Amino acid sequence: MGIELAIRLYRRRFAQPLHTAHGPWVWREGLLLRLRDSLGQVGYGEVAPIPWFGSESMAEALAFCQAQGDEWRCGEIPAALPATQFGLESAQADLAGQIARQKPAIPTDSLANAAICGLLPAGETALSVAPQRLAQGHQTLKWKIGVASIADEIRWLDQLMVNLPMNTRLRLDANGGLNLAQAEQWLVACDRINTNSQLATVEHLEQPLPPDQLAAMTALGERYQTAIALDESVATVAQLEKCWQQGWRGVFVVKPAIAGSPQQLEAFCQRHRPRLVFSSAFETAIGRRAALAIAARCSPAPEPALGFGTQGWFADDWDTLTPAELWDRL
Ligand SMILES: O=C(O)CCC(=O)C1=CC=C[C@@H](O)[C@@H]1C(=O)O
Ligand SMILES: [Mg+2]
Repeated sequence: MGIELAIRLYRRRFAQPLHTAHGPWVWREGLLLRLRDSLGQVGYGEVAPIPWFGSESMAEALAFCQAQGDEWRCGEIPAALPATQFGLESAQADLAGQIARQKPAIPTDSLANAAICGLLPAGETALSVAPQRLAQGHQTLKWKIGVASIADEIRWLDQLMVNLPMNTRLRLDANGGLNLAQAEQWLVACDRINTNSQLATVEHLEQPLPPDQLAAMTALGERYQTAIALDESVATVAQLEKCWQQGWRGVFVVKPAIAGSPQQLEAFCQRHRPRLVFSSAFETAIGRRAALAIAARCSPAPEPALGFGTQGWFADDWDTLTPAELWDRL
């Protein structure tokens, strides 16, 4: 036997449905992988698809992993399975001890949350949750928009900004749910805030339009001061490269867990040195550890806050477990 492959499915419920322009997200499903060599050494990986972002489905990932039988022969993983590429390549890296040796992307001291973006719930609730995130030490916050009416959300934005310390940075994420007129309304509001020296900063407007409107987003980037970030448009390494080749030089939000091969992702980052923000795919501690290892190697300095403020969003205690404990829990 070469390298033994074991698979465990998981399904975890969000403590509150995560509301985005894609709709409510209630259950997070994924696969945990364990590779074990002839010496009994193990490596863990996670396959955490987000099909509506353009990754493969859970069924496609499971079918590929099950087709390997109980042995991983380090074969070719189709590029159409980016979450599976991440999961298996991360497990191989973990088995080789590469992840444990990686310097952490997040400080391990009390200042950790200053390096992490705190996630706010969509809607007016963000106004009451923001002070809690600030009290936890977050200095960058992220708020999902394109869920309620634009009039309400821009009014809540103004109420939010007047109560944020001036050194706070706010990310707005539309998940591709705006039309061009709405995106311009948002950018006018963001520029109005960002030219007011008495207010905190809107760091970027994330994926204002659907992925097929790159030219329109590029044009918006030339007309407004507030940065625009692509997320759904650049979900995989292939899409990152394509948008770079098509001239995008704004912010690239990278979710390593669904981007594909970590080696190819790192090659893209080293080759182009793009303006990157690393973001969670709401993976478990196993995928998070591998994703943060990539962020530690690729983040530009000074690095923008890591979009990994996703712990505590689930109705379970898994985020307190080590990879081995999590594996045994399933
Ligand atoms: O980026 C972050 O700060 C947290 C992760 C996050 O916002 C997301 C993760 C996965 C899917 C989406 O709901 C959302 C996003 O669009 O960025
Ligand atoms: Mg996003």
